[in-house]
Amino acid sequence: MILSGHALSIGYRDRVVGSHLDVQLATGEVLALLGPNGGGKTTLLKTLIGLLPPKAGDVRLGERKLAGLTSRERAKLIAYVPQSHAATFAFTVETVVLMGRTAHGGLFSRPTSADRAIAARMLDRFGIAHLAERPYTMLSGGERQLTLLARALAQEPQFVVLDEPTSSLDFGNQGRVIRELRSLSASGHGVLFTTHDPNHAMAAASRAYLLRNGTRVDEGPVADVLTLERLSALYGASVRQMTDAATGAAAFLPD
Ligand SMILES: Nc1ncnc2c1ncn2[C@@H]1O[C@H](COP(=O)(O)OP(=O)(O)OP(=O)(O)O)[C@@H](O)[C@H]1O
Repeated sequence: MILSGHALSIGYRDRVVGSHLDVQLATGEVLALLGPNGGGKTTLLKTLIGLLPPKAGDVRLGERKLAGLTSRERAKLIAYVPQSHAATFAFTVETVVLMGRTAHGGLFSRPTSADRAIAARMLDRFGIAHLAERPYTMLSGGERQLTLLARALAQEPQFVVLDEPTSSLDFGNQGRVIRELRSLSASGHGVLFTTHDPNHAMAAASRAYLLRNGTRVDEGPVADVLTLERLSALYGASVRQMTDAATGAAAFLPD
């Protein structure tokens, strides 16, 4: 299946943030979205998952228009991991993860033992089982990020869309999430994520999409698109490249 945006204009009630945007995400691939602050990455993600209506163009899941699906149908197909999550109610971590099961149960139905088993598996997968009974409001930023990832996967979607999934994580957990993104695509999911770190894009993604001021400036295999020249141009900044003598693998640093 393909999640696609066609000739999209994106933005808010009285503000156009980007236009003429075409995006395609197939199941089984990881697409990284990069670009300067305020360039429209989050707005594009929200449009692709149906949280924001496109101002022009349309979003489709396979042949069907996203706007024609119920929110329940959408939730079974696409899970979203937002950048930061306002924590108003002190639900436990387990309850937050169980919320990912909502689309699979009846309206107002209680979680089944199968739902609880899936939630427990996801808590284990992200190394946060020990936090299950802790109120979500009493977590660190990184623990919240891992909880939202666990909730998204408990949803058992085909597509996972993540806004800066590694931004609050320590080095070890950054690696854990990068491996998780790769293994999601290996198990047939389509994964789209934003990042400010080109190294994370290279490690996790097969393709990159570069967005600046609401305009697509480049798109293609990470090895072609994430180069010193193109990254310098994208950010309007000087970038340094380190190359591993043994493997030839490249890494980028802001200069
Ligand atoms: N709710 C909103 N209403 C109006 N304008 C908004 C709203 N949210 C964001 N914007 C504006 O839309 C533009 C794009 O914002 P967006 O959050 O999509 O950028 P981004 O690329 O994700 O940025 P960052 O890398 O800083 O997270 C910015 O100019 C921002 O100020």
